[in-house]
Amino acid sequence: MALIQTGNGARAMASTGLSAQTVPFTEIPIIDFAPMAGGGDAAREAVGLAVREACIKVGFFYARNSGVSPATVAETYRAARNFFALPLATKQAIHIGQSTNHRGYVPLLEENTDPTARGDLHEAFDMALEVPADDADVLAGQSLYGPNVWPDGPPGFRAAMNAYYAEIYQFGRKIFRAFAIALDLGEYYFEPHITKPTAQLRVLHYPSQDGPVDDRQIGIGAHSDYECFTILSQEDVPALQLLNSAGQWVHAPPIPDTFIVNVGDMMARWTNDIFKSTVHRAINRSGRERYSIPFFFGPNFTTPVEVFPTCAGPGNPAKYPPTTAGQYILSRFDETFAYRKKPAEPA
Ligand SMILES: O=C(O)CCC(=O)C(=O)O
Ligand SMILES: [Fe+2]
Repeated sequence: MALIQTGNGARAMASTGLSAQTVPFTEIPIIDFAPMAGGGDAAREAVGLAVREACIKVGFFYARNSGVSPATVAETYRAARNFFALPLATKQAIHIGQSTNHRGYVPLLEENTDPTARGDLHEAFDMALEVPADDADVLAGQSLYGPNVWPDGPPGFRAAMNAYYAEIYQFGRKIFRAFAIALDLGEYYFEPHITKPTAQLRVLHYPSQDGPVDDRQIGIGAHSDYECFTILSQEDVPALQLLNSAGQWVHAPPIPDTFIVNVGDMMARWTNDIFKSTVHRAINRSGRERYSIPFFFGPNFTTPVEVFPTCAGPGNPAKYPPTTAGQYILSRFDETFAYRKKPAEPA
């Protein structure tokens, strides 16, 4: 510790050179999205400012008044529970490795979000925008597009997932409008880029890890998300933790009637890291099964992702080369999913 002398005595200072530190967050803000549906200009602007502050300081916020019907959410949990309870063979029949467009079932331990770990202790079902097989983009090989695949049962699963997708997409559009306000881009900046989104919906099941836990094999290893933002529904079983800039894990417990929204790496790139894609992980030690529903909102496959001019300038050069949404997401899937891993080069 260095000492700085002031007229009011000495002050201790950690020696971190000249770079200022981001204040480590200890709390996650709650933002009311009601104004994004019919609120006045000033109220929507206030939502944008709250989002801006949350994305700069924390990278996560809780959202109230999403417009998503609680009945749709409850029905999706019911369907997810029934799906994961199916025999393994029924789930494996739609294994994601058989899909050309990243749809289907991901068994326990086949994903590894933290490259230093040994696989994530969750199973998942992945779906995304329904695009017909003869669509021009599908035929052109834009491999995040295409038809969904569905399991043989349980009754109501497909309808619940489709209903949830439609509603959460509408909430996501509101969030994009709030982000655009937050970034001073004009409220509808993102609208043309989310007409055929690479947005993915998953349901997750985490068994409870009771007794001693190997810290290299937890529900979902430490990671940041890939897309623009994630909208997460967690039921009532706590597990999610966020890493602050002091390297401490902060709990993000379920709060009834909210979603958690967090910035993904694509938005962090777009904003030159002004918005933080905060690292997080999940460990279910509750003694109960845990289910959660993340929706990863990526824009259209061909949307260019290049640092916004408002987020770079003299003394603050763009840190990231331009890419496109689709290429960026695919490159991240390649690192994470066992079925996409390229075989090692022969020695
Ligand atoms: O289930 C959770 O609480 C977190 C899930 C998550 O971080 C993810 O799927 O990227
Ligand atoms: Fe995540």
